[in-house]
Amino acid sequence: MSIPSGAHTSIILRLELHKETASFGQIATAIGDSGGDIVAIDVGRSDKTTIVRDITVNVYDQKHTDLIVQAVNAVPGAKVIHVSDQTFLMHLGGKLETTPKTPIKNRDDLSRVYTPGVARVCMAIHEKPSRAHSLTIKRNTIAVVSDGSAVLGLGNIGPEAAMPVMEGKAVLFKQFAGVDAFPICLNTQDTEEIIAIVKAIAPSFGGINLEDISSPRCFEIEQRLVEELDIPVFHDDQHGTAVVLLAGLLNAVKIVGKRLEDCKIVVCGIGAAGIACSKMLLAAGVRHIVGVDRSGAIVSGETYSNPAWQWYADHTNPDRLTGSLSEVIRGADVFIGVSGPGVLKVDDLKAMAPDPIVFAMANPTPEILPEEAEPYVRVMATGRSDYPNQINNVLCFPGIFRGVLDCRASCVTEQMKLAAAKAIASVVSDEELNEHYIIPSVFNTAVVERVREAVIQAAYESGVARKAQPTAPKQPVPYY
Ligand SMILES: NC(=O)C1=CN([C@@H]2O[C@H](COP(=O)(O)OP(=O)(O)OC[C@H]3O[C@@H](n4cnc5c(N)ncnc54)[C@H](O)[C@@H]3O)[C@@H](O)[C@H]2O)C=CC1
Ligand SMILES: CC(=O)C(=O)O
Ligand SMILES: [Mg+2]
Repeated sequence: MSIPSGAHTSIILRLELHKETASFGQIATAIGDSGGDIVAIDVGRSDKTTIVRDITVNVYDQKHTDLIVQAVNAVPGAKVIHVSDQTFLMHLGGKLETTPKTPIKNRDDLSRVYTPGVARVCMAIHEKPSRAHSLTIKRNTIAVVSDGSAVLGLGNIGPEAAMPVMEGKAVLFKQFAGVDAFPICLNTQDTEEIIAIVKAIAPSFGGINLEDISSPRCFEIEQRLVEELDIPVFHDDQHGTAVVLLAGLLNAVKIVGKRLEDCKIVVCGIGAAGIACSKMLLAAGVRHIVGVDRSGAIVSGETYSNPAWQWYADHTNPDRLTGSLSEVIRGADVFIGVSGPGVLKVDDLKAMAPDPIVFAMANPTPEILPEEAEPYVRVMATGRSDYPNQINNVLCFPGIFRGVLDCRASCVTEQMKLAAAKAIASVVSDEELNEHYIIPSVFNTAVVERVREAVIQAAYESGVARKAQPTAPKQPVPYY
């Protein structure tokens, strides 16, 4: 039995096999019968009686690993001596390092990079603080700030546990858009403290990417920082997600031959991502949006302690539908999931309108797995890298920040977000568009370039770009 796209990781089993009793065939059978998928085999060392082999196996999770180890150890003459996990190996010592752009080869270099030469540069910035943008890392560097309160769909796991995600975001910024990014995880979940800390560190950065801060605190934190800082502040889980969702949906409705404005859309999980996605859909002209959270549909007339939900109740659900997800999803054209694992059932899909579109975007485990949903839906997307149609904010944030840094925008406007969504959607041509290709791959280099260009143009149109506009109409703005 092979493990297709559902496998999460691969492990390397180091085995000691007694040559006379254990054969490789027996080991392969034990692994295969336990559902492991062997992808590579190496010989570590060999002597007269024993052979040590490293076997790379695709597995689902830790429980699956344990099962395979047990099955291999049950083969007479075989012993698992070490198990390493490729994903953990990639994280050893973290995923980032600092690399100097100006290596110091002699005392002369030293006196320029550091004291005394550096003092003249300091004083130049002191005289005119905007020079920090050209004379320091500020012009190409952003902070990825989290308090660890809503990390992916894992919940409030704290700042240390949030670091691998923030380091990952920083890697993506650099690899896809050349943006330098620092992961900064804060040991506080107090709104005022977070605002004060981000304001205090802002001088070093050209932009702030807020990440995985739970709702409703994320709304006030972002709004206050946008008002109080002169660099772009962008809560990725809200706006990055909403931009990519709209891009995917603009293309998905073309496949099913429906107008976006006419679609009945159910959004599950009315937190940071759910509220921003709904706002973006309203701005795109959608009228029938019903939001559902743990306690059922959000509807006007109810009183909610969360002010964001009060706003939501007043601006969505025009037919005042009430009840659970299973109740309000009847007849819906589109399901947007930004909630948690396994929330959506096959019976819910069967109750949707013909040609359902399902974006199950919760990470790492979606609201329903594609293999379960696909027989009943026309277009299926998740937030994950290991299935087709990855609706993930990674398609947005590198290009958005590349654009705002390059034109020195003071903020990210609605017009810039809409331009980014259309730019992402446009990467998939009408000839290429099909059920399994509604959104470009993150590895498609056209994505960042198109988002960047669209964002810069919209920034000039919105009047928030501070870099002098190039005089020739189509002349590209320099990359750095
Ligand atoms: N694919 C993508 O690009 C993105 C995916 N996400 C995913 O969306 C989910 C939510 O993220 P945030 O909005 O940042 O978190 P959040 O904590 O701000 O909001 C989550 C909301 O979902 C609700 N929820 C949780 N389980 C639910 C259930 N079983 N039924 C109904 N509602 C439920 C919570 O009550 C909360 O209101 C996470 O799984 C996250 O990984 C978030 C951002 C981007
Ligand atoms: C993709 C992302 O930002 C999230 O799941 O939180
Ligand atoms: Mg996130």
